[in-house]
Parts: sequence; C-alpha cells; structure tokens
Amino acid sequence: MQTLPLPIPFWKMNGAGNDFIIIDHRQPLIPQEKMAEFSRLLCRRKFSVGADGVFLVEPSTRADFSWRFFNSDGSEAEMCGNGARCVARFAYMQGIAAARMRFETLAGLVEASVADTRVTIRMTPPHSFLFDRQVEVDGQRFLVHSVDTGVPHAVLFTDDIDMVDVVGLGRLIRHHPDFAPAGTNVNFIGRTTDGFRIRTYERGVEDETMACGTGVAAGALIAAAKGLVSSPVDMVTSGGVALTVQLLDQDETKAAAVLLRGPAHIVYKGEITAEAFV
Ligand SMILES: N[C@H](CCC[C@H](N)C(=O)O)C(=O)O
Repeated sequence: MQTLPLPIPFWKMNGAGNDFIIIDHRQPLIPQEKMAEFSRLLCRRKFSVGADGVFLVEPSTRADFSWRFFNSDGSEAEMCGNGARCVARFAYMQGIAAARMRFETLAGLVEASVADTRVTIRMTPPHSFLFDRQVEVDGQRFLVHSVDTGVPHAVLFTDDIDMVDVVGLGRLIRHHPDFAPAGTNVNFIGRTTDGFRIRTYERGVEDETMACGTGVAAGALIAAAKGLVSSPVDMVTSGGVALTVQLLDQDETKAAAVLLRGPAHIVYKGEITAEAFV
C-alpha cells in the first residue's frame, strides 16, 4: 500500500452501530486490484481504523454518484442498507449530492433522502423470496425463509432471541450448500412484549453485527408476508437501535417498494497513513 497517495482523508460513520469507513474516491486513488486488500487491512480493529466495511464514493453517468462497497474481510458486496444511509449523509454534507439523491450500487439504483442525522432510503426491489425451507445443520432441522434485499438474506424466527447462538448457527447456515456459492446473511427475529428484535450474522464480516439494514428489510418483508406485522415495521437491532421499514404497495406476499429509515452518525473525520496497513 506504500505506493498509494497517502494520507487519504476519510469519514468514520455508523448506522445503528454498523460502522463504516467512507472515502471520496471520485478522483481515483486506489487501484481496482488493491481495493479488497486495502479495505480488509483498514477494517482490522486494534491494528487499524476498524470497521464492518469500506465505501469508495465514485462518479456516475446516470446518478449522483456510484459506490464500491467492501466488507471487512475484503469481499465486495452488492448493497448495504446501513451503509447507504451513511454514504447518503456523507454525499449531502460533502456537496456531492442534494438532500434527495440517487446513487448506483451493484444491486441497482438506490434513492435516499437526508433529514439531519436521519436518512430514508428506497431499497432496490426485493426478489428471490423462498418460504418454509427445511435446512439441516448439525443434525438439526430449521425452518428458514429467504429473500434478496440487495444482498442475500436467510430469516429464521426464534422463541428466545437472547439465547439463540447467532454466530454458531449463523455461520453454519451462511455456509450451507443451500446458499452456495454466494452464501447468505442470517437473521434471527424474536417477538418481544413491545415488538420485534432482530440479530444478524453478516456475510463478509463473519460475525454478529450491531445492525444490518438489508437484514431488517428482509425480516420485515418475510414477517409481513407471513401476516405477523403490517407496515411500518420497527425492528430493534443488536445494538439497541430501532430501524423502521415501510412496505409500499404491498400485496399479499411481496412489496413493490421498501423504505428503510434510521440514523447515520458521523463519529470522526481522519486521515489514513501508511501505518494503517502495518
Ligand atoms: N455484509 C453484507 C452486506 C452489508 C449488509 C449490511 N451491513 C446492511 O446494512 O445491509 C453482505 O456481504 O451481504
């Protein structure tokens, strides 16, 4: 990484505790072939900045901007709901886009509307719904639903959201042959006295994250299709922050449009030096 034009300015942001490094990459700084390793090294907690992922904001000919998004393990993902809120606020505050904007992701066009620290995004159309699949892991069978909300998500309902082994069971389902070769994020939803809680094992972070925006959207879509909720749906994520999902033009199983609303916080602004890669 020594040949990079260092230092590189960045913002550290989080959406409901899902944290990201965001870089204005409209002027190319990082060669494509180095982006994955660049991101993986920067996401190491303790040795470097530490984050669940890295966003490189780039130009677009058909929207306000586009992005490249890399998980903390360096894998590139199509979409990120919490990250989309953070990047939208970054773009607005940097003068890259107006408060209402559109940007390109590998999953398609995303619309966003920034209102101070709260951002609403219109997700890419959900697809590939699958209900009531029996998935066997470790000799046990689990009832799994799935949907793609920009990235693939498995959704399971649990009677004890506090006790479920999110990392152990999540990792097994994430790597299950049924979801190969892309793998999947794994969401566990529990009903509580005052609503729903969701915990997510995230592909590419390979751990439970404090929140997963596309996961909350997936959970809301599956729960609504099963008649368990009606729009708008609030789901409390692992970090204790509620995200709101609005399902527009919902018919009995699917929603034509999905809005995700929640916080996008700027934690600090910094500069990446050569020692961030040691
Ligand atoms: N790690 C996910 C992408 C980020 C999803 C999550 N951070 C969100 O807010 O949607 C994957 O590789 O499918």
